[in-house]
Amino acid sequence: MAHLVAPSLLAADFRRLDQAIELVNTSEADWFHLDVMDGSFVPNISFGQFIIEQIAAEAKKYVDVHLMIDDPARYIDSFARAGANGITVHAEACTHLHRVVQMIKESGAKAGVALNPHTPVSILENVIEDLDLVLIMTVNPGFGGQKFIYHSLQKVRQTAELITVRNARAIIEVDGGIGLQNAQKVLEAGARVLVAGSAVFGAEDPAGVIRELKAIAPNPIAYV
Ligand SMILES: O=C(CO)[C@@H](O)[C@H](O)COP(=O)(O)O
Repeated sequence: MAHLVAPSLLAADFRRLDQAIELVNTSEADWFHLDVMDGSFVPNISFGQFIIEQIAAEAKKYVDVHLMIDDPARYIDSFARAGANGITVHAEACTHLHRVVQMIKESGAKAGVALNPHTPVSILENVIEDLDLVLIMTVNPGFGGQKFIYHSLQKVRQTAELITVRNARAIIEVDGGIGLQNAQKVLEAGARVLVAGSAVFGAEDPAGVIRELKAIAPNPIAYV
């Protein structure tokens, strides 16, 4: 199955948000990736459902919302109403992860769970069958432009194994420090969705980088 590219608008020029939206709509990109940060779960504050509603109104592609917020259960319905097609919460931010996953599904959005770099994949063992997506953070969340944590490759492999063993349908997304230099490796480890912020919006030719990311042909037997 072909992989997907999800530019992270966190790295876009917000004075020209219309151009960033147009880029995702008209390029080979597959998804909008929208990072919500609350200044508590992560040190930064980004944007919330009001901005997402404006973006979603213009989006012609899947809107993938990554909630880096404490106790996300409080906001699932409002992000779904704002136009999120998929909502991903952090396992570390949910006391009742199973319940939050059910809330996402009831809202009509696809359900994802994200894991910080230090969080073991085993935390997903009792929810994996309910998930549409597992987001493996390949940097510590909160900032764009950080260096890819190499150890994440092993976590992507472990997640792929858990999904296979359980015959689950979840796909794996990777986020943080992803670009042309490591995309092939993460895809070969089992990732299906590449989130890329600075690699896309920091490039002279963002549409060209998206095209190159889409053109990567992972070796299917690289990970056995
Ligand atoms: O969630 C996050 C950061 O917490 C990411 O989505 C970043 O926005 C990715 O940015 P790059 O590392 O690709 O610049």
